[in-house]
Amino acid sequence: MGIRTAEVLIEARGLTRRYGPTVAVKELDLTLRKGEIVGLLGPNGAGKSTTMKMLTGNLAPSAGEVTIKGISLRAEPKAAKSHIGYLPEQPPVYPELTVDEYLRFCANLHGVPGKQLGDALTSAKRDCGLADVGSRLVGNLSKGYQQRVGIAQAIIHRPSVVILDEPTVGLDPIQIREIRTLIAELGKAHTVILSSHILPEIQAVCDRVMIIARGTVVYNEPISATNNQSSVVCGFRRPPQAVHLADLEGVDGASPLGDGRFIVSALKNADPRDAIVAAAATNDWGLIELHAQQRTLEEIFVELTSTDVRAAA
Ligand SMILES: Nc1ncnc2c1ncn2[C@@H]1O[C@H](COP(=O)(O)OP(=O)(O)OP(=O)(O)O)[C@@H](O)[C@H]1O
Repeated sequence: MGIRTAEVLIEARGLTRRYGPTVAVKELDLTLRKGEIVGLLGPNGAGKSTTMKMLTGNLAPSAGEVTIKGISLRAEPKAAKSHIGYLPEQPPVYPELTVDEYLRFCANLHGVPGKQLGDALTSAKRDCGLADVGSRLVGNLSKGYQQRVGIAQAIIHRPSVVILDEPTVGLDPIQIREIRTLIAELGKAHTVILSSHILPEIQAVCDRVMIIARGTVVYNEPISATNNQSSVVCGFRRPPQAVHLADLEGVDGASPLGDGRFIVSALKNADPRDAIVAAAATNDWGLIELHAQQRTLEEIFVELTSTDVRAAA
């Protein structure tokens, strides 16, 4: 079964969060399917942490709805949250506990039954490379190992989805590599969402990238589609819905750029320009811009997140 038809684990619709006059997240839609490792990429302040707090039920949205495995987070928070493991940006550290004591405490919080506690502890430690440090005090571990403990507490109750907020921030380059390897391993058994403002991090571990800028999703594509993918930028006087472009022949996906413009990613070896011209004529979309381009994810990221570039466009 392909990812596109796999079970939907998280569905968010119209998620919005205001802090006083600031709109941190605005009408954000997100679908996460089983088996994916999705990266939320965005500059500082884009709304990644706020989004993750809402997806994990740690922050109430001002508007919008989240369901986890079809369970409404608002109506049945406890049942919905049981399917989620969360590593917040500032992990709760209990330096005076040993790794085993801390993980046992977290397992209890998540309602892991006493009989399964031993197994849960052993497998979380094994998966996170902590098998040898169970009796060490958390406070005495290196930052990289403390982060492993943070990830272990997120998977101790074997959730369907693991949500990691900036999991490599503050680590040295070797620790960063180790944590990335660990996340890639986790992704074999879990579905993962992680946030980062570091592009290579997303490219190294994720199979889909969602770029967030100013609280909304501005790009949402498989990483494979962004590796020197050819894409087409087009603009219309009477723009269609992105989904209508996405359905055209030779098109893999379409994301709005604002002002009636879209970036349309082409399927491998396809050139969707003819189909776009034909559809624009048939549907009277008023085609005013159309050009193909080879772009790296970095170029896409810079274009979509830079206010100055967009304002100039
Ligand atoms: N508790 C709060 N009160 C007021 N404003 C907030 C609060 N939390 C976040 N914001 C604002 O909401 C916006 C989004 O913040 P958020 O932390 O979600 O972004 P982020 O993408 O995670 O960035 P970072 O990587 O810097 O954490 C920012 O403008 C931020 O200043």
